[in-house]
Amino acid sequence: MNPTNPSRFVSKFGGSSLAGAGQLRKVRSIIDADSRRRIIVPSAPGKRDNSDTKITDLLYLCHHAAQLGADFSSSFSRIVERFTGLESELGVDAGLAQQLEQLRADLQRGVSVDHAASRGEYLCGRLLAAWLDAEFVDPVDCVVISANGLVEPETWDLLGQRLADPERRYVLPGFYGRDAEGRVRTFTRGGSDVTGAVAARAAGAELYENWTDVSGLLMADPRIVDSPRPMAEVTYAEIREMAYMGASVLHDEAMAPVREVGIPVNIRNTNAPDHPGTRIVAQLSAETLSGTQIAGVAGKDNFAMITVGKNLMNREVGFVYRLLGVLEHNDIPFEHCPSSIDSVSVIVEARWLEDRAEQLMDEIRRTLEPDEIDYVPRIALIAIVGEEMAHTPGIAARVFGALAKGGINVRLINQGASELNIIVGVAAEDYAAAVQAIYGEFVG
Ligand SMILES: Nc1ncnc2c1ncn2[C@@H]1O[C@H](COP(=O)(O)OP(=O)(O)O)[C@@H](O)[C@H]1O
Ligand SMILES: N[C@@H](CC(=O)OP(=O)(O)O)C(=O)O
Repeated sequence: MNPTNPSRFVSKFGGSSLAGAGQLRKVRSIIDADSRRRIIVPSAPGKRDNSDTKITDLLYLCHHAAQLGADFSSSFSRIVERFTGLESELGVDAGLAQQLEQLRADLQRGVSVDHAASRGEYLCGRLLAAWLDAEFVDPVDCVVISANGLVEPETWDLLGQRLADPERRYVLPGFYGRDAEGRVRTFTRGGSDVTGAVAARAAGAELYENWTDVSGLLMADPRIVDSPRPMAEVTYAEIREMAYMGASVLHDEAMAPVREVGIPVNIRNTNAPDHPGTRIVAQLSAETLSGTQIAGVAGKDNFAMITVGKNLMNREVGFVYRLLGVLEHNDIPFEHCPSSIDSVSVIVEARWLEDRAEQLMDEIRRTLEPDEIDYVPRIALIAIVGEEMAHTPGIAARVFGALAKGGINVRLINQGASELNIIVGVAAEDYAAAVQAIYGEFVG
């Protein structure tokens, strides 16, 4: 780690900022506008428009086809066209044609899925380093990822030393590193945000900038609410909660490395670089505290719920333990487990149950002998998030009032002990209307 270097920023650019040559030119002018932007973390080129495909998705397609022994040349030529097109439009020779040939051969000989997926960031990093005349740093040499997908602490020294020169500009591709055996390993999807945070911590950076296509964290998903209000400031805990519950602007695990050492984060808009975006901090300023009751509303409509009812369940020691044991035994992670005296529900991502709900319910019946068991294959969860909710009476009443006014039936309610969020479950078909009703209640 290099904590004595206070004047560098890590600037992560997401796929939307790298989608085409026009976007890359914006990126360059952002980097040139402030000499503190020394450590550049690119994702792979994203979608240029709604009908386009992310490079990372094309790479997964190629790998999948190659594994089946099928022809992957049409997806692969789209990757080649995009990268060589960028090289020629920007007038830079980063040697990508040879690298792409290597990738084709690697796919044919059966490289790992992580290796294949990581090449979008790798090639984009090579391109940017050549174009910006910066030093390319391969994360495979200095970002170590554990078996469960988290950063290994040895990374702080390894990467800190690799990024040590305060005068140099570095390009460190996002999304991947290596595992304990030295093989390429990726984070989960959206993981370049994690790399940015890891680099900021390892380099002792003053600020972690995360450049995307919206002006920071918006109070709701812009695909559901028309022009939601941007947040000037949120806490690490609030954005993690929002991200986990569906605000895809930031990876939900990206806050841990910077939060632990107090490096502030700034989400900015590549398409509106003068907008100050959202600042993510440990504590909200007095101005923010006086202006907001909630940080925002986020949600996802891809959950399923199993509810088990049994008379006098509260007297049966270990009932919930055995219920969760059935999930564990089937390798199914759960998201929430709200309960009342005689019933308990488990909420899991719907994909886990798609083809084995019946089998799981049979096992629950055998293990717990419930009076009732109910399975809802699709349910939406919506989180109303805010540090201040614990100190503000009446927030829950306003949430439920807004949903009632919209004629939306609440299927479950869950509030964590931290009172950082209230979670409500509604039918998947009510999801958008529920988000709009709650946003309308608090923001207007
Ligand atoms: N609450 C929210 N605030 C901001 N963006 C959100 C929110 N919820 C969902 N999004 C979506 O996240 C997108 C940005 O994330 P992403 O596509 O991963 O960007 P990038 O390519 O820059 O990494 C936005 O375009 C927006 O559609
Ligand atoms: N390219 C990877 C990693 C990433 O973080 O991308 P983005 O910054 O475009 O969300 C993905 O698509 O998952």
